[in-house]
Amino acid sequence: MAEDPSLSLFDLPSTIYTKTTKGKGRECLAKYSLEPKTTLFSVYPYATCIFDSFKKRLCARCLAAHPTKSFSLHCLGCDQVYFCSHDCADQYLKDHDQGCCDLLRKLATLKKVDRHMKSVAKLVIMIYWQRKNDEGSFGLVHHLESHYDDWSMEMKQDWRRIQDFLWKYLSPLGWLLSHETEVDIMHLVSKVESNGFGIYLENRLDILTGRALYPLASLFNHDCSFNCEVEQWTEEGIEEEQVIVPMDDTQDDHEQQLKVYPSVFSRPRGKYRQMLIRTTTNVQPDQPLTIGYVDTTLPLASRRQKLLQDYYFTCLCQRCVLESQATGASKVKEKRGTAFTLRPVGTGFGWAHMLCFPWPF
Ligand SMILES: C[S@@+](CC[C@H](N)C(=O)[O-])C[C@H]1O[C@@H](n2cnc3c(N)ncnc32)[C@H](O)[C@@H]1O
Repeated sequence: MAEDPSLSLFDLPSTIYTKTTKGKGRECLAKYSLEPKTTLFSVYPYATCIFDSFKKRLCARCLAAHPTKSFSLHCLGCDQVYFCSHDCADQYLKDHDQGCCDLLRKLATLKKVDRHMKSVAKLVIMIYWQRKNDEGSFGLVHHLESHYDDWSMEMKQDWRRIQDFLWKYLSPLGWLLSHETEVDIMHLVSKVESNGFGIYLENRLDILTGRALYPLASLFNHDCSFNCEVEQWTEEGIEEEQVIVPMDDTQDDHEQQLKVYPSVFSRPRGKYRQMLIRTTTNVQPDQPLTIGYVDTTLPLASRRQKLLQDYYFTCLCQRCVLESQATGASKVKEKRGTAFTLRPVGTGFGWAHMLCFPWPF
């Protein structure tokens, strides 16, 4: 295995380095011996998108979720981004120009595309928007793995409306580089699908509310006996925001008081969903650092099928290899990318093509 030269320009955390492998692309390895619960790094997302159905409940900037209802502060231009506090609204809206507003509004009303594709397109827009504001930070996103070249003609056709939409509205905005084509956009779409992480409601790992791209975390390969875990920051100090509303002005009775959350918080509480990756066990120097993309308690065939269906690869981890030798199991029969026809409709996004962490086991 050779040390990966493509990432040498990036400031990787002191705990890890990357190499290219034969079958799994690049992988992260430990630079030195690590004890269990060692935090390897903590990062902010490069870009995020909140699903349309949760846009009023999550702050577009700090990603705090309102505990019970909706935030009221929002962009009057597009009505697509909501904020928990004046601080978040002011900071976010500084860069939220007319182009971004128009694009988000047009996407929200785009017909005949399913929610999954729309949400991927939304994150793609947010990535280009981020790049426009800070081009230097795009490098690691550029290096993420895309499976677009492996997509079947049928899949490419499924995505045609999104491709046409993005190309039609991104090009005139001047957000694309002069040499970038429709195919480059679709490579970014594929990168988002294979490398995006889920944003969940606090303590509700079954409720997925959006997607986020953490390029550094996306360098971690999957292993069915993973040695690292991923944790996302959630809200902090939300309880302090509660206000007491007397139910009946004439009574001082405590029973008659109601505690509610305001629709505008006093300050940001979400910390942008910072992500931590930490070891779960002792790791030796030069040992690959891995995470679990799917429920690793599932049997071999189910794990393989899920990884192929949702992440487009056949798992080559040692556990899978040993288990398949022991059972004589052959490769999964499903073709790549069949997830598009198999996925359940209208059941949320838990199935979606992304590293949904923490996975809702
Ligand atoms: C999130 S990326 C991980 C980093 C990736 N190896 C790279 O070079 O950018 C996920 C991709 O890595 C590869 N991969 C990760 N874990 C793997 C495994 N256990 N077996 C085979 N390929 C794996 C697959 O190509 C997958 O689509």
